[in-house]
Amino acid sequence: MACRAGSGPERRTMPAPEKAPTPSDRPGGASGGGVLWSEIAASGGGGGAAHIGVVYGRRRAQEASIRRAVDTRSIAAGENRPSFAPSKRTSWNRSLSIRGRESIFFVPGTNLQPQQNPCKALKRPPKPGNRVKRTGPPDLRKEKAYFEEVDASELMEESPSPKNFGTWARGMEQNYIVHDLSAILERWKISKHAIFASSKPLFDIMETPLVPSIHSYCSRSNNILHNSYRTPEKDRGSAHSTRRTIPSGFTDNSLKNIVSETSIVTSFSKLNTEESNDTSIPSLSGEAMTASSQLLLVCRQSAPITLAEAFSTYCKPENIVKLGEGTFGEAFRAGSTVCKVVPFDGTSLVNGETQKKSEEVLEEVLLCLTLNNLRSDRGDNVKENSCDGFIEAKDFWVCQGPYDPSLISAWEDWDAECGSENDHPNDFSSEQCYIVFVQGDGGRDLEKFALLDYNEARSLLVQVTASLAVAESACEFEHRDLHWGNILLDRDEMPDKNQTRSFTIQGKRMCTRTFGLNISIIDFTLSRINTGTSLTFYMLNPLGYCNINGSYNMQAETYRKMKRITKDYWEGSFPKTNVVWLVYLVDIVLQKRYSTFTSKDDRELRAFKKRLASYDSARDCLADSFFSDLLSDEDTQPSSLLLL
Ligand SMILES: Nc1ncnc2c1ncn2[C@@H]1O[C@H](COP(=O)(O)OP(=O)(O)OP(=O)(O)O)[C@@H](O)[C@H]1O
Repeated sequence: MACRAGSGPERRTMPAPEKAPTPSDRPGGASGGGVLWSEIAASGGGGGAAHIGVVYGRRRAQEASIRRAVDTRSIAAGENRPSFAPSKRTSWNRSLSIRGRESIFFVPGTNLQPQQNPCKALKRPPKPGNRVKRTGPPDLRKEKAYFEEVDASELMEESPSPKNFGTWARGMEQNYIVHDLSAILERWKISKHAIFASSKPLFDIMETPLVPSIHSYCSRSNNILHNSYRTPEKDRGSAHSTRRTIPSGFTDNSLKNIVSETSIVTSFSKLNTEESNDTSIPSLSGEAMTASSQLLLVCRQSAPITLAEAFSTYCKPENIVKLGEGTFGEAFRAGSTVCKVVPFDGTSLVNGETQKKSEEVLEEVLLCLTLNNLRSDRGDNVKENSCDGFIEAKDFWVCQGPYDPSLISAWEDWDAECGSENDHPNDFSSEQCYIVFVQGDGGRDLEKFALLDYNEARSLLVQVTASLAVAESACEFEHRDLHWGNILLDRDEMPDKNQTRSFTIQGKRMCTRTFGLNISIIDFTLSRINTGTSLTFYMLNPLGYCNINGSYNMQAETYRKMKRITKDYWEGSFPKTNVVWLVYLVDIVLQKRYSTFTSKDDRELRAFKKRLASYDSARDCLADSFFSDLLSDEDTQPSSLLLL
């Protein structure tokens, strides 16, 4: 039975303006074109939004100041989604401009598999018959007891008194950080329930979009405190005070008390107290605070730290190098890690986009942790499903303050060399919050990576397919945004044609030939995942696409296909969305026209692409004959038959 904290997709349709941005070009072939969302809907996308909006338009340096002025005006005018300024990015190696990550939690005993496919008859998900209906606040005593028990043990694990504050000793020893994902999810679930229970019948909650009041975020950025930052340690010594964050709230169901009693979120507590006096946002003002405090909990911090403090964990400031950029984040190499810095919760536009909310960030963190659990190097028992094809999440930091000069300098170096399409980070205020995703270094993204030969192309395809197939099996994973900026490749120094990479799918241990190439999938902003107790997905109701040159565009076509497949029921399980991204990937490989490809290679790829159209999941694709000599089971026998 689904206890919904989310909403039907059509409720999230955004009204938007009607004009397209000025076309502009961007080198890079496939990612150089686009279409308006209205065109997508008109072309059979099904159930599309009637409104369209402008999202991308290349920012030129000289335009930036004008745009900033426009942005400032629109914010001052109270518009919090002014994504309609004519100057935005055009790059198609970016995510769509969209808003609305959702999570839905299920009560124990819910049978989640398979997800009901509503497309046969419905635009909206059916209402499960066994859904709990209540007219009063739910009894959360059980959850409270559970929480106290889990939290007590979890914090012991997550927050041991480190011998060496300010370093990452514990993480390095184990080579990874242990998170009790189920406890985190449970806590998030409880807080969502608690927030709504304080003001709304549960039945309403299930029927009501979980959209925190925009006002809460507006007022928030004005009110974030200038609390004194702590040292970069994860302040485990004081973590016990966080123990009561959620449970204390249950004693009297008062979110206000949760906040004021809790010392964990000094920078957010004032905000919330002030918000709680704002009668215009009585019931939802706690949502942002709760997400923020939970984000800190997951990051094992008692308060945000500065970006400089976070980065100092990995390298000296002068050694920070910018690696790449996306709509939401800037990626920097710091020591052996890559740190992606994503601003959130502020009111200023970043790169033409409304900033992510702490709730969205928290759910993305949970998604990363879920995928991390698939990794074979987690040190636990043999798993039913495992693979290393998703980027390793090493840590997360909540930061606050202006962009650090060392990052600005790295940003400017990259800009001089590559030409950034993002806003200059000087624009951030001293109150800006950021989440830093600390990840393994996955190498270069496919857009910038030159495959050497056909074997490398096959290696790329089989690894991506296998990773998607494993995650599909483990947690109904759909990436939903697997463009060439989101696949990283790393070539071994001494490539060996016999190199392999292991994975396990539904208990079957297998390996792929890599030809010395290792892929990592990144950026789960739009991804859908079902952990068994929660469903996290993104409402893919984009405000629009940029029409760069009006021509066919593989990436835009892929979003169109997803829209047709899901019929805007984005919470549903549609593993075919993974297949359409594989088709896109084959197109990219074909389009790159590597000089070493023979016409036979081309023919094989085209035939494979045709067959892909008939598959319903990445797992189906893995059984295709294209991969038969690239896959083997443990005994190194050709394994495609085993999968069929
Ligand atoms: N772990 C990593 N290792 C190496 N490079 C990375 C890593 N993470 C990100 N990058 C680089 O930074 C770029 C942007 O990262 P990412 O796609 O995660 O940002 P984003 O803001 O979420 O992008 P999008 O616009 O697709 O939403 C990538 O295309 C890649 O070049």
